[in-house]
Amino acid sequence: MTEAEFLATLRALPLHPGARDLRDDAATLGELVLTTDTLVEDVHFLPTDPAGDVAWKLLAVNLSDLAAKGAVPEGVLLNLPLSEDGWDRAFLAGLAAALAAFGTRLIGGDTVSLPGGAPRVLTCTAIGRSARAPARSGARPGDQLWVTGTIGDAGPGLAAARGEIDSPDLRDAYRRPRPRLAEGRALGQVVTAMADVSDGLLIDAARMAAASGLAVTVRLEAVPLSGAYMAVKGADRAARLSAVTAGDDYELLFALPAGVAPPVAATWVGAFAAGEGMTLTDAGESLPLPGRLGWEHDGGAGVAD
Ligand SMILES: Nc1ncnc2c1ncn2[C@@H]1O[C@H](COP(=O)(O)OP(=O)(O)OP(=O)(O)O)[C@@H](O)[C@H]1O
Ligand SMILES: Cc1ncc(C[n+]2csc(CCOP(=O)(O)O)c2C)c(N)n1
Ligand SMILES: [Mg+2]
Ligand SMILES: [Mg+2]
Ligand SMILES: [Mg+2]
Repeated sequence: MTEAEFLATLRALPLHPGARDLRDDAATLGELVLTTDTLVEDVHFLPTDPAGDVAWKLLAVNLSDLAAKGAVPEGVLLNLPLSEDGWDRAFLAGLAAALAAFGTRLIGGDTVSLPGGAPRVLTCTAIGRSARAPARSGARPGDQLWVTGTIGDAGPGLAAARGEIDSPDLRDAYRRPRPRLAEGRALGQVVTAMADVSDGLLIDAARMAAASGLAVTVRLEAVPLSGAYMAVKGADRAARLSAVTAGDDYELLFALPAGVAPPVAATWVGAFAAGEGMTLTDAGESLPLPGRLGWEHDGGAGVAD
């Protein structure tokens, strides 16, 4: 079963009104914003990644969802396995540093053991506060699509973490993403819709459009690429398609009415219109959509369904 099929079935279960129909980055309970994300060894990080960086990424991917709702972090709950002493100690040191860097605190959690040889699985639940938590579903026809920062670094960053290419900048983008908390708080006041980019710019823009009941056009030539990315991959059409489908960006993707300038540094990458589906253009030319728009989990790996 695919992730999308699984979520569609979950939507038929009794849903809390704060669940936002399971189509958002986070749930809301009054001003509280609640989100949870898991990192799995060999799916989300490498066994060779430093344990302190895994702690950083665990917090960062969760706080990124709070950022997308314009929230100030209140604290985190952590569900963690004990593994090897050295790894666990380095993880705890990295965790202390990440909590301090992100200005947040522990609320609680749970600690378990793993069967021998099992991959590590680490879960964080982050809680924040936001007076106005923008939804993925709020875009209006005519709104423009914007993104913070640059897109695509974590794709070749994984190759760098594997030692296949030499780029400390790209490797760090993969291991130590920076949640856009300050930008999210400023944007939360003005955007019509917002999400973070975890699975890929195309798939996350398509989800925003679908949740909003709209069509979206993405302008490939406008997608911002980093110097480190272009040094390794170039900036041609293939490089751009790779960047917008790689995922692990943790930048903010948001909608604003035409003519409204974002209050933070961001790049205009597309627009919403009445209708449905995604159109991809490159300098005015319409392109066929790539076979995959981004990352989707699948239960097919060796397990019959
Ligand atoms: N197993 C599950 N049980 C209940 N709700 C789920 C489950 N998996 C996902 N959801 C819900 O589905 C929606 C989309 O989740 P998703 O994980 O795609 O968002 P995200 O965390 O922003 O993205 P990513 O996981 O790629 O960072 C959210 O409302 C989330 O709470
Ligand atoms: C070892 C390794 N292989 C591949 C990837 C790429 N990747 C895995 S999950 C995901 C989407 C975000 O996760 P989720 O949707 O679960 O929040 C992406 C882009 C990686 N990070 N590490
Ligand atoms: Mg998200
Ligand atoms: Mg998630
Ligand atoms: Mg995902």
